[in-house]
Amino acid sequence: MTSGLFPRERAVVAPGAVHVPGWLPAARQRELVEACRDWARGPVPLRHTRLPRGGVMSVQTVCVGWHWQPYRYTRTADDVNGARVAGFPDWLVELGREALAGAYGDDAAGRAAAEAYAPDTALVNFYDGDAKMGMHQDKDERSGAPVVSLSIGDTCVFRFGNTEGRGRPYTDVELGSGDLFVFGGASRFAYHGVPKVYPGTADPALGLTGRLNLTLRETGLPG
Ligand SMILES: O=C(O)CCC(=O)C(=O)O
Ligand SMILES: [Fe+2]
Repeated sequence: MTSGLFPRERAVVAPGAVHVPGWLPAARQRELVEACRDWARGPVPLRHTRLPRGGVMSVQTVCVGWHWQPYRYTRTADDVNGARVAGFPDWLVELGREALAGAYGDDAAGRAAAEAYAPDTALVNFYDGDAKMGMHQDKDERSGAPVVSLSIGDTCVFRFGNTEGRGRPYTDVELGSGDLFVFGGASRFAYHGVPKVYPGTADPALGLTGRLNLTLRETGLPG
């Protein structure tokens, strides 16, 4: 891992893909951890998502607003317990808009996109032990609106690639606690994944063992 000697700076990783280190203050990280704990208690529990070919994801996931299962969104968690997922709270819409403004807000078009942003689903991923995520596109949404990704807890390697395939060229970015990563525009359908998490790197004051990642998205689905 890189040293903490120099502050990490906002970086445009690819057109439309922006990394803002340390965007979420510690107090709000703790609030978000609590919110994730609540969502993981139900109505739908955290689960290892089953893939159509029989594989099981090492990450554990719970969804808010709409439930994602490979490869569609539904209101009920039909591959888990059939329950309707928790509603998408207004404060999370607001957090998504603030995040977009944080990443894109240095020009008028970016500020307009932030105001118009209306995320209606969040995938909450929990990485413990050796959990990782293979290269994939987020492409089950019918909206081209950006994906807002917030990381809390252990640092990971986030691999951000290209729209053509899983391979190179890609850029490996370390995502630490509080980091924001937004991918939209020309990067909206870029392949990305998490090849490695560094266990035990979270600040103990956070009260979380492992890594949480929230991705906020617009499904583009009606009501
Ligand atoms: O954990 C991450 O940083 C990425 C999560 C992700 O790509 C996803 O949920 O689709
Ligand atoms: Fe993804």
